[in-house]
Amino acid sequence: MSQQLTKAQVAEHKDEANGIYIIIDDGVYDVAKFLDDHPGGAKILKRVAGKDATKQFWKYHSKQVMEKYGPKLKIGTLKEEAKL
Ligand code: HEM
Repeated sequence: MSQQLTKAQVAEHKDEANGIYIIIDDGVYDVAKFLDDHPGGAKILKRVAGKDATKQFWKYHSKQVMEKYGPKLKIGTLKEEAKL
């Protein structure tokens, strides 16, 4: 899927019913169905729900993790927004 989402739209998805969206780099990932499978635990993912977790992601994972799971969880990309 290649929908573009704004940060505000991502922020609206932070529970299992609506999806748990997380921004990593310019990708948007829905980890709602991955919560129970996450080796780092569900709690830590819920804490960054609706937010940009790029820094946290690259702190704990290698590129291989993104290559393996990224395509399955990616739901779109972050929309470029005008910066003031
Ligand atoms: C698309 C999102 C994510 C995926 C696919 C993912 C996947 C994984 C995988 C496969 C591991 C096992 C360790 C490894 O193989 O290197 C792991 C561990 C871990 N993840 Fe994630 N993760 C995601 C997001 C996050 C985020 C946003 C955080 C922090 C806010 C986080 C925190 C951790 C921690 C703390 C561990 C345990 C590291 C350890 O015990 O050494 N993860 N994750």
